[in-house]
Amino acid sequence: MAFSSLDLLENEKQNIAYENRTRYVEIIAKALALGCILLSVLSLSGYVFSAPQLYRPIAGGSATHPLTAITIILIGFSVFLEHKKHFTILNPLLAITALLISLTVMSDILLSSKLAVHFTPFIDTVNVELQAGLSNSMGINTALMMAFLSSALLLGQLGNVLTAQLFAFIGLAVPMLSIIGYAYGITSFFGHMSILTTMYGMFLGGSVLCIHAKHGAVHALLSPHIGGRIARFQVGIGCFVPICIGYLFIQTLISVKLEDLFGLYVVVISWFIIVLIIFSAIIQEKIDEKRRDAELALIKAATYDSLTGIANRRHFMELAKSTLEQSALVASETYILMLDVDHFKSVNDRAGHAIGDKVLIAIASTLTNSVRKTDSVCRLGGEEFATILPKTSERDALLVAEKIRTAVEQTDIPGYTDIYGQVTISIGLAKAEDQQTIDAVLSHADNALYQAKESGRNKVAKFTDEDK
Ligand SMILES: Nc1nc2c(ncn2[C@@H]2O[C@H](COP(=O)(O)OP(=O)(O)OP(=O)(O)O)[C@@H](O)[C@H]2O)c(=O)[nH]1
Repeated sequence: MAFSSLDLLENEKQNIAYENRTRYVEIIAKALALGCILLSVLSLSGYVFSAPQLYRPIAGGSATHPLTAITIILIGFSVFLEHKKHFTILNPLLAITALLISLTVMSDILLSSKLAVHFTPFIDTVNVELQAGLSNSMGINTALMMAFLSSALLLGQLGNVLTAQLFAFIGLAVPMLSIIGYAYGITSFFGHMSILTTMYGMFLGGSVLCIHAKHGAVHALLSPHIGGRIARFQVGIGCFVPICIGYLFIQTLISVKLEDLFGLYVVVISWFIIVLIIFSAIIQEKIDEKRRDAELALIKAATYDSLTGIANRRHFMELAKSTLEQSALVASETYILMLDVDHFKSVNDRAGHAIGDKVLIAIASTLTNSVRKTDSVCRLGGEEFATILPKTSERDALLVAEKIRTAVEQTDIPGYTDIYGQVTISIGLAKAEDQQTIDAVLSHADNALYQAKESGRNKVAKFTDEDK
């Protein structure tokens, strides 16, 4: 797989889409908060205009208490004004007020005090309804939810987004429990929380959770990359399936023994977790495969010459270094050949750069086919090549060099040799002496190559002691 500029463009596009996605989610969070404010105002107007159906949608069921509606409005406004520079003081004030109301209600419930009645609007209506045996109070679950949501807002405003999102998530658990209670018919799960407050709680919790979508857990969840994709899949399935399973169990509870049901529940849940993990692994593997291919393409680009496909200078130097080290260990002779195409400039000038490239590809191929598999071949750059011949005597090295020279001379390159005649190369040969660095051997081979060029080109020249 080639790693092209198209991939970069795709990556850039994904990042822009990611950025837009988080912005839209923050806008949706504000819209949800605004919806909660409007609906809570509507509930409060039920108290003003004596229209109980506006705060108690199910006749005889639980009502949205005036303090609940006010707390929702405060939290809703705080979410709505988030990220607006001019409300940096008002914003935390709204959240603090909501928190104080929630804590007062909680302490009233836990300590049996009556502090909240002093600032509860429409208290007379509430009292009349309570005396008539109707449910109208801010329950401990609602107060707890509001306390978590307002704290989440404050934490977010203080810059601790991850903890803020954790608090919002815990706050959201309350209306979720309430919904399950309503769906399964378990009264203790929703207590005094009306269906209306449950709905407000879900929307409000969602909006508090998502108001910092550019950061933290929500940001990670929205990611178009592997982590986000798997997380979204798991969250979606992880919510939906257990709720369905739970519902089915509740339905069969009457007809099956409890311990049988429990065993079945364990089996189904573990089966579900296994399926979830397997699907996640499949998605992860698919995406990781692309990453591995890209990594491989990068490694190839760093070690191989993109035109001819043989090793590049950097990779050759590494290969040659380790060959020299091994040769020193087994005390065998090693030779280096340096090859340069003759008058290559005129190849380009006469036939054009594209044909020039074709000539280089053909020479690289001829060179590779003329040596052993264990001999490393590389393009040093431009029209210059090199090969290292381990465990080779001087006679054999000269034979190989000659073989390469004649092979190149006889290579047919359609589009060039048929029009302009054969291409030739000059070769410089040098022996790697003990303790010699690869740079030193290459420099000797280069010296010999110069001599080959000087003596008329299409020649092989050997570096000798007199050249030192
Ligand atoms: N087509 C093509 N040409 C290249 C590439 N890399 C280098 N060249 C050309 O290779 C030519 C090398 O020319 P010179 O260094 O003058 O050597 P030469 O013409 O081969 O002459 P001698 O080596 O003295 O025989 C230059 O014109 C470069 O532009 C390449 O990847 N493709």
